[in-house]
Amino acid sequence: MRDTPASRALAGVEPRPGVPKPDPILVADGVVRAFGGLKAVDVGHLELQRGAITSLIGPNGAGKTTFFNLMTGFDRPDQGTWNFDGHDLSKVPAHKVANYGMVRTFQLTKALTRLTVMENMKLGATGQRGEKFLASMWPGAWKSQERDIEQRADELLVRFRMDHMRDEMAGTLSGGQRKLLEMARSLMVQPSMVMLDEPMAGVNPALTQSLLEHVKDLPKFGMSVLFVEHDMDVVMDISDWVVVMAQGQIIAEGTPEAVAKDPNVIDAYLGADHGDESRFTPVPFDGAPAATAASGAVPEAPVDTHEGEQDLAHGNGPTGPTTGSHDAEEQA
Ligand SMILES: Nc1ncnc2c1ncn2[C@@H]1O[C@H](COP(=O)(O)OP(=O)(O)OP(=O)(O)O)[C@@H](O)[C@H]1O
Repeated sequence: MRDTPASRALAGVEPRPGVPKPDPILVADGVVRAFGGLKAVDVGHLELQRGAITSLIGPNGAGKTTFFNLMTGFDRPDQGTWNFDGHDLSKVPAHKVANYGMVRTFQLTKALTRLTVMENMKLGATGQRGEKFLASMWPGAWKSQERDIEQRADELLVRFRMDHMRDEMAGTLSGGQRKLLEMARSLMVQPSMVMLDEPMAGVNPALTQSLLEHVKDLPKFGMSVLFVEHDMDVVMDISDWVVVMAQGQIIAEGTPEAVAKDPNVIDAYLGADHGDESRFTPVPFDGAPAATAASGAVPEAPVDTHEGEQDLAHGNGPTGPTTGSHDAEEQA
């Protein structure tokens, strides 16, 4: 078990779907999203603990990305509400969600390849509270905000060890470096919650560790994290709490250790196993290292596309960069 303030706070929480948390930052109720006859998301009640790294896992098609899209305003539910840090976000559009302190990244990176690393970072800060007001009323204040933004970007680039790439075009970065850039950019609005959709996908092993360390650090900066990940080694290593979805519903929740032993979770994965097509193998329950790669069940993740990349996951994928500036999507 991880030894973090959040894991200690969650240690006594009963491992069952919908269980209340001591200090929730996000509370979702009755969230339903159907595509035709298929209920892609049907979440009765879910609370995410403040300051925790919560992994959202589940077989392919379980509804994880759809749930992310809903929480971050990139899709609308048929029913349901959610409260984020005291605010009802259920009717807030994607480009305003970041103003409330919630940001997300995408399975495929959204770095704007024809802008420099620094320009990408600055775009991450757009949409922040007061920006337009300050610009129109008092240009001096806007300039000083610009300076603050640049300083914050520089600090983040140093923290992510990308400062030497500051003036390079994002298009020249590797897929893994772009994931780092996307994560760094998402932090420009100083969010209280970061939603990461498969941040490790397509990242080479050298950068994976670095990305993981950055994710683990986020709670130290006061952030809560919801994290979709297929690699159970990563999930076991990084999570204070794990939420398991299958067929749109939350079927289990608990510490990584509790979830790994949960028969419902084992059933969900075995039931969803389509042989070689499955990207996922449940963690072995004897404490041995997870058999993901060794089982052959986890094909290499796709490498990020470069020019004009989009979230093509479902055809309706969001097309904007990470935070409140999604109308600035790169044109191919
Ligand atoms: N725009 C859409 N139109 C129709 N069906 C959709 C759409 N988006 C998602 N779905 C369906 O909803 C279900 C949940 O999909 P979703 O991508 O949320 O699952 P997931 O858990 O993120 O899967 P993966 O791990 O493969 O990314 C799937 O059956 C998917 O085919």
